[in-house]
Amino acid sequence: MRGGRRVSAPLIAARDLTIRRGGHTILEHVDVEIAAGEIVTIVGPNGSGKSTFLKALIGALKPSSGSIERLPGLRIGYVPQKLAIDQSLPLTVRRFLGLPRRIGRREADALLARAGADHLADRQMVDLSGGQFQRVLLARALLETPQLLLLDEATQGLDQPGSAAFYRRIEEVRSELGCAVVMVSHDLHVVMAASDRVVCLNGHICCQGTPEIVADAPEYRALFGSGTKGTLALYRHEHSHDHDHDHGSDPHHHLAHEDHGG
Ligand SMILES: Nc1ncnc2c1ncn2[C@@H]1O[C@H](COP(=O)(O)OP(=O)(O)OP(=O)(O)O)[C@@H](O)[C@H]1O
Repeated sequence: MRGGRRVSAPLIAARDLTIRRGGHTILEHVDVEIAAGEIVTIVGPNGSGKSTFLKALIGALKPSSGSIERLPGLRIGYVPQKLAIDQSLPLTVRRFLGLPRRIGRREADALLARAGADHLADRQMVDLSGGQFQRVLLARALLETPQLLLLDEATQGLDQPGSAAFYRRIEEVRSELGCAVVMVSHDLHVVMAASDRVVCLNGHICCQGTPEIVADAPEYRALFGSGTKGTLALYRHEHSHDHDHDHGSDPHHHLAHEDHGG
């Protein structure tokens, strides 16, 4: 899917977006378009405005200047950075999924299956592991069959295999629903493998393009160093093994393979 996807009218676009809060410019002159079905990863150092950008896309933050243009009626699913659940509150996964609106057992189970969280329906929310919890949040974000799925550091606290498995699930969701995905992540080497496009943000857009182009860009290297690229190449390789069956003759294939499961 990467690279060759044809772009029609964008689902959502930031046009010359500037956001100021408390006398402080958080984002300045940001132009980003998101097309149907593409996976875009937002990277950038702490405090570079990544969460602010997602909040502006959702409409939770008003632009100080510029605009956010959305396709009329655009359905957005959002997986927040974290969600506090009252430790003393008995709440099963199935009931949690039915909080935004009542849903039937079958619908809840179908959502969980799509998010890779089968068999969790009767578990208590507070008992879930970090990875299970994120999958349940993903299931909830899929409730209205979004055309655009936004994830804000969805794999924070997960180890690298857990993150890789989560991102693989995101790619499957994208294939099944055809939704566009915009995700913020620090797991550069892991998440970039699953991205059609990477936007490197630091208050403004430093650079954007395919993962390869961004990883090579001097602006990106100035922010993150050049060490990431080697890891990225390695992961790209593993990744290809799982999703692309055209690499059978690749001499490095078996050396790099390491399956973390789904
Ligand atoms: N309401 C606000 N008023 C003033 N400053 C704010 C407000 N919200 C965010 N900021 C500041 O804007 C900057 C960007 O914050 P944001 O959370 O978007 O960054 P981020 O790239 O998501 O960071 P991280 O990687 O640490 O999650 C930070 O310096 C933050 O302190």
